[in-house]
Amino acid sequence: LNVGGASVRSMSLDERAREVFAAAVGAVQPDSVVRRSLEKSGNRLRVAGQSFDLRHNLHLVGFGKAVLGMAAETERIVGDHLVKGVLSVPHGIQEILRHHGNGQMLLGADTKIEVFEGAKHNLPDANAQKAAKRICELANALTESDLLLVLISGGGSALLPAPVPPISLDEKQDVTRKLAAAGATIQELNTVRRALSLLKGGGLAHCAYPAQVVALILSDVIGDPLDLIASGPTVHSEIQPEEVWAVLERHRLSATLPASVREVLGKAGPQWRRERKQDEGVGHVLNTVIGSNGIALESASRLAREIGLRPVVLSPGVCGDVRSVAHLYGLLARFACAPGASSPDLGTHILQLGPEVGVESWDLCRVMQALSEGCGEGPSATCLLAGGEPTVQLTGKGKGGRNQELALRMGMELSGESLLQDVVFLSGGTDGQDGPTEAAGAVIDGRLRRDAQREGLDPKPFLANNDSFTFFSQLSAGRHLLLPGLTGTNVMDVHLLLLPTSPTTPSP
Ligand SMILES: Nc1ncnc2c1ncn2[C@@H]1O[C@H](COP(=O)(O)OP(=O)(O)OP(=O)(O)O)[C@@H](O)[C@H]1O
Ligand SMILES: O=C(O)[C@H](O)CO
Repeated sequence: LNVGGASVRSMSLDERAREVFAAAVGAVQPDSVVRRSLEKSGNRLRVAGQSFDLRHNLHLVGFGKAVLGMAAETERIVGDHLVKGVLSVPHGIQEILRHHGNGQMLLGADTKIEVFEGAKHNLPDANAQKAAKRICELANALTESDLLLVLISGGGSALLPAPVPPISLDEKQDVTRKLAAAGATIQELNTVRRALSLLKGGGLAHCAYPAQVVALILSDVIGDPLDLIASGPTVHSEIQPEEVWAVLERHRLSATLPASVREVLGKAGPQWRRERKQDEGVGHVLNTVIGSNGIALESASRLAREIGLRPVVLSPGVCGDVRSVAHLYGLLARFACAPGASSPDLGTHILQLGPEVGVESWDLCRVMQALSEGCGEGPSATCLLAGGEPTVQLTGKGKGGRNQELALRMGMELSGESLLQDVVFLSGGTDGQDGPTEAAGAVIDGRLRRDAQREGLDPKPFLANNDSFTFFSQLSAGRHLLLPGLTGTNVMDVHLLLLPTSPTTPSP
């Protein structure tokens, strides 16, 4: 077998880790997820086991960082059945995609889809509001015989602002920014956004009623919760004012809220919720997740097997502080590489720490079982796959991202134990960008600290200053950085731990 031109046998574990990461990203490219989920045969469109009539009655809207590529592929598939479309996409994205030669992610010259770029710095702005208005108008004009395809991906919340009157865009932006700065989780943030919006929390599906709505969703939230991804514009959610107030109070924002926000929260959401027609059930809406971290891990796992690794999927829901995540992976590496020698406390410690970072006990037990079986004959290494979105507590002023910081912390975890020197770890953002850096993440092995020392670098001060990008740029001329460029998709991060099944003799 040849992968990327190299024979598998001659590939190092570092190279294999990079190939597995590329397979994870490749599986959730906007065009491939749409190709896999939409099937047109004659005048029928099949999606998620359901079939819809195409009679030049198809309309399309989309919002999020990946929907341009999704829309381009949809238009190629449905052809002239598409009547009209409106997209709200990040500022500058068309130019970036053109510049990177990503032609398949761009709309054709004769497209029927109108594109609005907005939401600079991932905050709702006037351009995104204009797009939201157009999307709303398109949906409102639909009839029973129309079909509305809704393309949704991460970043969709900021790209579809429609504040409930009398809330102004500035006021909504202010609340969102303050919540994010206070460290609110995406679940908390979107609980508030839903309550303040005409389109989120099912508002868009309501506008399109009685047309049939089919939403294709590329998930960037752990657990793929339909009501939270891009704040669920096609998922009817009841607003619980107490829940919204609890979030605002937790982040000490309730006392400084604008009067307009108080007024809207006092009425339990926008008027449409209260006047929703009795017959407007959820039957006219089909929501389907077509790309997710779990799907990326499955595909990565298939490639890992093809290139001679033994794949074991841990979880697509890793979250929590990068320090704890690195510690858990360090414990798992020790458990795998010295099974005979590992103390019973190691298993207990793993079971205690896992749930703190979003990994369920049964997944830990299953994985520990698989790791302890992996020490005999067979593939040269086990490839433990996980994904999610850990967090970094920013205390320093350096340049880095959560993936590079996790990789550097893993380097520290693995260094110092000769049995772990051949273990390889990769952490990468599937969007190709880790924090404000040009790298997606980094790949390290258990020799990191020794190599750094040889080059006169000490990782500790870099970690203390959240300066992981500078560290990896200086170490071995940047050889450890993962640099795929912007990928045009986003299903959070992927972590790969490559554990040689028979560790080599420790070098002196
Ligand atoms: N110097 C740094 N070191 C480590 N992490 C950092 C640093 N600067 C920013 N970050 C982290 O980067 C993240 C922001 O970057 P990014 O835009 O890639 O993530 P995001 O907002 O979650 O977007 P997406 O969901 O599109 O990946 C935050 O989690 C932040 O804590
Ligand atoms: O847009 C959003 O709300 C986030 O990216 C989560 O989907």
